Amino acid sequence: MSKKYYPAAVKQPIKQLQMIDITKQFPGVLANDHVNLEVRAGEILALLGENGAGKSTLMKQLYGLYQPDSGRILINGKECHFSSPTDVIHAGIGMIHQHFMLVSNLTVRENVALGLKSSRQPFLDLNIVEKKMMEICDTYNLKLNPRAYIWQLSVGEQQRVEIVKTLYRGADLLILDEPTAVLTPQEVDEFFQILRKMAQEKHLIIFISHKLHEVLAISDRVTILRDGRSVGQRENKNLTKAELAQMMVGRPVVLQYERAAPSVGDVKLKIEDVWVRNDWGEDQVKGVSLEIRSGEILGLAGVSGNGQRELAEALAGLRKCSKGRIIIDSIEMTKASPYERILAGQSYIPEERNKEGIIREFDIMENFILEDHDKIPYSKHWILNFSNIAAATQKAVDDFSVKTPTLSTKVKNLSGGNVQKLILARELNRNPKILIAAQPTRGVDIGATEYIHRRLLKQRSEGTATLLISEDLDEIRALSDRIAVIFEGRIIGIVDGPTATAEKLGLMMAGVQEEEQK
Ligand SMILES: Nc1ncnc2c1ncn2[C@@H]1O[C@H](COP(=O)(O)OP(=O)(O)OP(=O)(O)O)[C@@H](O)[C@H]1O
Repeated sequence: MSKKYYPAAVKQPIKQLQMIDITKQFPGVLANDHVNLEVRAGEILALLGENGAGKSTLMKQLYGLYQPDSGRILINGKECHFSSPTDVIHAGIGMIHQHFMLVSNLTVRENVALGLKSSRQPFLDLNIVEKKMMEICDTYNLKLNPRAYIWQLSVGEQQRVEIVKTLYRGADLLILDEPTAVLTPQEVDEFFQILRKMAQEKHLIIFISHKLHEVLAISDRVTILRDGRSVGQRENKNLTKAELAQMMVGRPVVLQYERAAPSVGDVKLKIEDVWVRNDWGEDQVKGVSLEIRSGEILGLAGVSGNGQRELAEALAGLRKCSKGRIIIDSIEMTKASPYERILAGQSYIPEERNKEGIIREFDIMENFILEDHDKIPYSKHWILNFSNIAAATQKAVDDFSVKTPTLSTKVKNLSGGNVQKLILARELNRNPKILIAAQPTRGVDIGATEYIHRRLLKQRSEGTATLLISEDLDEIRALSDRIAVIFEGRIIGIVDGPTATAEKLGLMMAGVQEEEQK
């Protein structure tokens, strides 16, 4: 029987959270198997694990979205049962999701006020909200203009609004799910200062991340899940990336790659003065020109929202170009459909994998042969060959370590990182001449990232021309032969990949040209 935790009026500050022996079973998957986790006031706990290890499932039980099959959740030593996120918010727990839940045409203070109730007056006084909000901002050094509209803010500022919203509602414990995925290196530094300040103010923080250097930089302790079980609780003292990776994956992971010098050939993809509009009809890509040769990886670095998505969608044929030309293998394909581009040898790994890359109600095999179902070996004379489909899908699932109970599991039941691995497996399986890869390892664990990077380098050595769009500077620097930086829809510079530093790229991503940095 679920009962509510203490009402807001008598809420006690959280000093300790314990999750003890938590078990959660889904059909065919034991997502959490007697998992233990503890975090105390003033502490930053990193929760690590491969894709599908059970991190989100564990946090969803803490946040009242799922009920554990067995096990206990204790706050300050007292057992509690949460039946909804409202109970959880009242208890002082807040969650900052990867995708912000803000209304873009409202102001910052209006967003903070959304859903709040006034205790005395019929209407909430926005000036009172603003005053309290600014007190929170001062305490945690959060720089925000309360009257600015959300659409005017950078991604980092929007994240600050989410943090203020959560603190405003009295959260002592904050769950942060891959919070740095969308930030520039400079924004990550600022964000870490905010986290440290929150820890100093005796908040409890659970930080989920696949980026090991960040985990080492920010956490006090690390809890590691593997295959649904807790395999380690370690103080962050003398820990190394290699140890963490080994604990997560269960084998040593190579974190640096040898890259042969590129052996470039003809231009495979030519982008000539391309202009693309966003969903509101404004120019978002403003005259981009790039050339990518066979055997070359061109990295496109930039803070999200600077035109990368629109450019990638235009290249995939999902969005019209308002001006300019796209030439694939010397043939103009500016107006070609997505399918015509696939036939021309182009593969596309989309950034929004749940919207563009996959049909969530279809199973793994069906998704694996999407767009290729009418081709040999999957079908002949319009008759599907199920054993060939199953064999090819099984190989891809094994190669990319897609964690799934069966090949006929619906994709909506896979963890986020496993969906991404499946799309990559499908797109690389075509052996493309041109690959547009948008954020290929975002949300993907270290073991799979290693595999994906090796596959991208293998494709490169086999002559694929790759446009690698990524906000992860380590990834861009590790893989790219040249790096173009996009800022406000324009390419502000192209630099040599192997010698580019994170600082130089970070500044260019903030709009400072290479010459101005000297
Ligand atoms: N609603 C569901 N129905 C069936 N299976 C599920 C459901 N939610 C999660 N699973 C399965 O439970 C396992 C754990 O998934 P979970 O999302 O917790 O992993 P994760 O560690 O958060 O992974 P990622 O890093 O990819 O986000 C996976 O095998 C997943 O396929």
